[in-house]
Amino acid sequence: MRVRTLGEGRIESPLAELLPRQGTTEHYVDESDRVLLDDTLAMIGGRAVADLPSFEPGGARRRIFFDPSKIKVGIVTCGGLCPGLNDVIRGLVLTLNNQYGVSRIIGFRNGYQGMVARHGRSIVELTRESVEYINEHGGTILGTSRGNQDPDEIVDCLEQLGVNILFVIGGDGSMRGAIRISDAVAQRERRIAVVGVPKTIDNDIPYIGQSFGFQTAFAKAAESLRAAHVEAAAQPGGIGLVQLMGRHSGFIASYAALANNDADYVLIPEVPFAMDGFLPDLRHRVATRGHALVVVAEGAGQEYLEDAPVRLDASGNRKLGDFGLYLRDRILDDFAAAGQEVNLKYIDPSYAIRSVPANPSDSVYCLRLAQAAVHGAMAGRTEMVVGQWRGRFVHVPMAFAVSSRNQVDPDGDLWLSVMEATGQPPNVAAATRLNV
Ligand SMILES: Nc1ncnc2c1ncn2[C@@H]1O[C@H](COP(=O)(O)OP(=O)(O)O)[C@@H](O)[C@H]1O
Ligand SMILES: O=P(O)(O)OC[C@H]1O[C@](O)(COP(=O)(O)O)[C@@H](O)[C@@H]1O
Repeated sequence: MRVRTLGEGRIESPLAELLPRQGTTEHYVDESDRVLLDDTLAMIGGRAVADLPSFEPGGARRRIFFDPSKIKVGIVTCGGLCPGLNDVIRGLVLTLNNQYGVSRIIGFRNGYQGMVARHGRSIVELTRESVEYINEHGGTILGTSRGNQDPDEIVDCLEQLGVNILFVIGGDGSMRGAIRISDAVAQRERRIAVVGVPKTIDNDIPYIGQSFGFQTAFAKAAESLRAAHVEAAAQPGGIGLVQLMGRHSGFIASYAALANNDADYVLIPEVPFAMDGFLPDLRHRVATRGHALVVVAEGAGQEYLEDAPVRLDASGNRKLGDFGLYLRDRILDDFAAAGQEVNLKYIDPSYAIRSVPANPSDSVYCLRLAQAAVHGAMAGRTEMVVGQWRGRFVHVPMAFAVSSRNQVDPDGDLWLSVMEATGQPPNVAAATRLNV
């Protein structure tokens, strides 16, 4: 699948010497239209290869579109925090500067807001020195924000500052915004590349394998599960109840639970929840085993909160009701009604898991995504995000990246692993457990 290109690569890349003298390797390519999947692989998992998307590979090109000595680059981070944002910023700056010799790099502060005159534009110079140690810190040195901004005002900003490439580090909302910015650029017939690095702590963006920061986040979440388990095991009728982030996708809850292999129930938005099956099963579990650990993704069980007022955040995302707290109260009421002793500890680590610095594995991934983004942008690609597909770094058209949502497949092997590890009845609807 092709992404838009601003024009032909007419300039020899400063990286050309690094590239293999002939042919292609996994990461360095000089044929811009080589597709990733080989037609000779006739079938994968019973599906014809033709049915699967195939993307242009990421990597340095022998010939590039932008002259590194002449261009100016802008970087912006938008949406919620995620471990590794500073690693990506640093990776972009160092690759642009060290590998291509680009010296004019700026960061916009506080998301798209920092690009809009009405809010008072806020810009910082980014240099090798200024980003040297930023990877040691969580958050983003640029700041971030939610809330829609006018794409025309953003393009005014890019034009007035003479920015040739804009890197957007953000989630699906940010990429929708980036598409509108790119459309406005095209309407004005400007040659400004808009390239995204997909950010989502919930791991809900498709075609990037696991999103950067996800491993760090679920490792941190696993610490809360351990604490909840220890607390529950130490008291009669102990229950640990942990609520984790995951608006539409239960990946953090699933992976954190598997990391500890102590959870008795994992409730995620993708799998319908049945309170009537869950409560007696939980009482039985606590009675027979002494304690239980329940892990809830924030988007689970929302159907039980239908009466809660609908609230939206600044970007128009629905703010979810607090199912974890609701579940806590239902459990306490149910145990009281049954005359069964209960000691419930409720933990909601939410922001504590997304504000930490990236672990080394995520740092490597952030750098490689940043490198791929820079190579794509320097080659003149636009309206694309860098992704990972079938183990390779690829260029994914932005529209494609926001066209679907990555979710835990209730019929897939990840969810089966969770069911095996917890022994929870399917949908937590059946009254009898499988393994007690
Ligand atoms: N549907 C949309 N169309 C255009 N821009 C959007 C849209 N949704 C969000 N944005 C822009 O992207 C930014 C971040 O979006 P948000 O949904 O808060 O986070 P995320 O990018 O992490 O999903 C917002 O500040 C807003 O300017
Ligand atoms: O309190 P905030 O900043 O709105 O963030 C809460 C939300 O952010 C998330 O971490 C996801 O944010 P993004 O969509 O920006 O990645 C959700 O899991 C959570 O519901």
